[in-house]
Amino acid sequence: MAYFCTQIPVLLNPGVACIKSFHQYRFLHIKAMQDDKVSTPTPSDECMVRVPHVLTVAGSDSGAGAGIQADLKACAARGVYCSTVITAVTAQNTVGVQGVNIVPEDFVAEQLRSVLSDMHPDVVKTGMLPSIGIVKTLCQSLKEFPVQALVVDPVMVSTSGHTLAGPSILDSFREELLPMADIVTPNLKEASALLGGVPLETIADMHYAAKAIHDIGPRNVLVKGGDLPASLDAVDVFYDGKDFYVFQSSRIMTPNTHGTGCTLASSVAAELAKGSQMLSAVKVAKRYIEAALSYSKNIAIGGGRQGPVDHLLKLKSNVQRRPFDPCDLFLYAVTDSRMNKRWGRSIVDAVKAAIEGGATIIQLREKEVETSDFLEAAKACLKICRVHGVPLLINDRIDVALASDADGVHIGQSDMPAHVARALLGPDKIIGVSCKTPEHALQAWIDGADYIGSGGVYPTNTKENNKTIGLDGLKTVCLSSKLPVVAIGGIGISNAQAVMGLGVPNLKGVAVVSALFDRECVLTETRKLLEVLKESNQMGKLKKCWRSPHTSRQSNLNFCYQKIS
Ligand SMILES: Nc1ncnc2c1ncn2[C@@H]1O[C@H](COP(=O)(O)OP(=O)(O)OP(=O)(O)O)[C@@H](O)[C@H]1O
Ligand SMILES: Cc1ncc(CO)c(N)n1
Ligand SMILES: [Mg+2]
Repeated sequence: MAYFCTQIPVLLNPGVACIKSFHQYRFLHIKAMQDDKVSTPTPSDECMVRVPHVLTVAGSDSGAGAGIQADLKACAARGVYCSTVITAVTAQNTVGVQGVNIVPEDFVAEQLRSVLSDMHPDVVKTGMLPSIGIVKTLCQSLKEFPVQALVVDPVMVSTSGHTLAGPSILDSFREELLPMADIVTPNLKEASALLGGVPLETIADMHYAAKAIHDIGPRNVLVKGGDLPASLDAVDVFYDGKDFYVFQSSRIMTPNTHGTGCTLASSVAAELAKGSQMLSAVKVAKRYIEAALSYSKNIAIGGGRQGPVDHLLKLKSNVQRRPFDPCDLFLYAVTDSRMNKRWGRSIVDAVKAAIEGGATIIQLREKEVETSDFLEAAKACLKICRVHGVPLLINDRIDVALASDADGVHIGQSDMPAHVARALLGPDKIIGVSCKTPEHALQAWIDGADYIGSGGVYPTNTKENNKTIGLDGLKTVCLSSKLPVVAIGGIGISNAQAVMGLGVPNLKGVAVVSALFDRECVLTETRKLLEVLKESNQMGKLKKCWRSPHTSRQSNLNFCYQKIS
């Protein structure tokens, strides 16, 4: 097995040495050394890779948009491990804060000791610190267990106006915590509170505040302008004690801004844990929050005025996608750029017509288009497919499938290996693999494919040098395959019945290129093929298999057939 780490024989004590010079040694072969004996945590001689680690010390938000939950999600999204010390449990939702329960300070101390003494986080990020005792406990723990960087988000008031940490903590912030901080990230109200209540309303005021807060002791200050009145842009002012930097992005018009402050501070911490310099950490974090806000601008969670952002940029696509159903393979339409060009139609028009005619799954096989055109076409086709509940697959191009958020890919024997495609695409996307032999079919199943395409059943011009396996070859593959099969290669109206008439239970449908797309009217040809397929299935004593009701498939597409075995 290949390891992505250099096997340099450097033995490190995984505690102290790793923390001090973590970034030099991150990819080294780390072995534990205690009392001159090689022991835990490496169970064998395997190459252990230490991952960047942020500890968040903050309050829990039951609505999970802010606080500990935002920190966990932001760090996960940024590829950093996050441990959690909880200082308070809040009852919160998209309407506001309904209750706050502060964790006793000795139990906060116990959590801190547990994590810091064993797990050695690279960076500590703080959020809600609701009592002077908790602030002091934290400062004490950090002196006992120093970390590479301390990011302080001086949470005081929720956006809904509820106090999360009262003015009594301001002195301990100013005297103890801020002087230890590598960066402090107040919003306008918090910056004002730290400065004794000065009004802050303009970008010039934010410059003043950044400098004045820097004088309190933190190495860097980021005054966040999410709440800047009447600002068309989201402007944050950064000061490192020498220079000012203004981070400006367009303001995303969305109610879903709950937890943006926690998220920004956590992503700064995550970048620092990966080894970034402060300025680039802030730059990346700002880019990330802007992207997350933009992605989440129309997600609906809760009935209140302030919803959460979707840190992992995942929720919408999962709502629209339904699980793969082998019945989808029934009438599998594969587009072809050359044919579309020949007949003067766009990919989108070809897909629309095929779906209207009854195609149950679409594959875009576009060998000759530019990548950017392919991506645009895939996005446009996906919109149509989603409306009709028809899955959209991309031939070969995993990058285009990922970028367009298509439902999956179809790959050949000489394309990206299916297990690599699965690792790249994750567990949910559909993966189909072309297989000519039982060995190919077995490998596809082992590699985590969802279906196989088997052929060419008949000779075809669509694919050069493609070996024909005939009906016998198809039957052999079907009988051995643990996965559902779609037949491909030279299939059309004249021979679809012969293919489906093989009567093997896991042969679920036919994939067709020329018989649909190398014709003048895709709609008519698809309709005709659908009739033939329905007919052949009825002859084979098939029962109707109705789709689950959550699909929005239209009436003529609302079924497929399953053989009674
Ligand atoms: N509508 C928006 N569009 C783009 N960026 C925004 C928007 N709202 C906030 N931001 C950015 O998000 C980050 C957090 O800023 P904000 O001032 O909202 O923090 P906060 O008030 O501490 O957040 P919270 O809502 O968690 O209390 C900043 O970088 C800010 O510029
Ligand atoms: C627990 C918690 N921390 C921070 C904030 C600030 O957004 C919040 N609303 N709740
Ligand atoms: Mg805010």
